[in-house]
Amino acid sequence: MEPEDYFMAAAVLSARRSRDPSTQVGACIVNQDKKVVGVGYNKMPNGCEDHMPWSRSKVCHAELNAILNKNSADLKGCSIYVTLFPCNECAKLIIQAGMKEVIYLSDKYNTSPETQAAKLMFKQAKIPFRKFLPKETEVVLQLQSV
Ligand SMILES: Nc1nc(=O)n([C@H]2C[C@H](O)[C@@H](COP(=O)(O)O)O2)cc1CO
Ligand SMILES: [Zn+2]
Repeated sequence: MEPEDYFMAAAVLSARRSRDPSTQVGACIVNQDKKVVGVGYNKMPNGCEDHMPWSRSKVCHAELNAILNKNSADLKGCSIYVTLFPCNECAKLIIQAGMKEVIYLSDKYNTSPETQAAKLMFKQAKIPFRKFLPKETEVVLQLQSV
């Protein structure tokens, strides 16, 4: 499997864990040695899952969780693979963490102010973003031993 397909597949698989009924988002952070150093998906803050109805404003975004889950000292020079283009809040985190590029699958909220602001910030911070172009468009997982 191509490394980039693997990284985006890891983001897609992570998104499967999200309990958001409408939009499941995944993120996978990769360092300059092509090692995965953090993954995450959108979820309620820990311990708050059962106490509130699903509410967009209270959710921790996939990118935030991937950053907080990091298993390296810092994220300088890392790439982030995301299944949905980052919002303005996550763009700030990505910029401040010193990441070098953003690779996204979907840009379905392209016209929203949050996405527009994120793109503006990435441009100003000179962090390139590009749409992911898979080598393989489908990954089949078999979880049963034969
Ligand atoms: N980049 C993102 N990462 C995320 O984790 N999210 C999360 C927040 C919500 O849980 C959900 C969006 O819900 P909706 O607006 O499509 O019903 O995805 C959203 C975006 C979009 O900016
Ligand atoms: Zn966000």
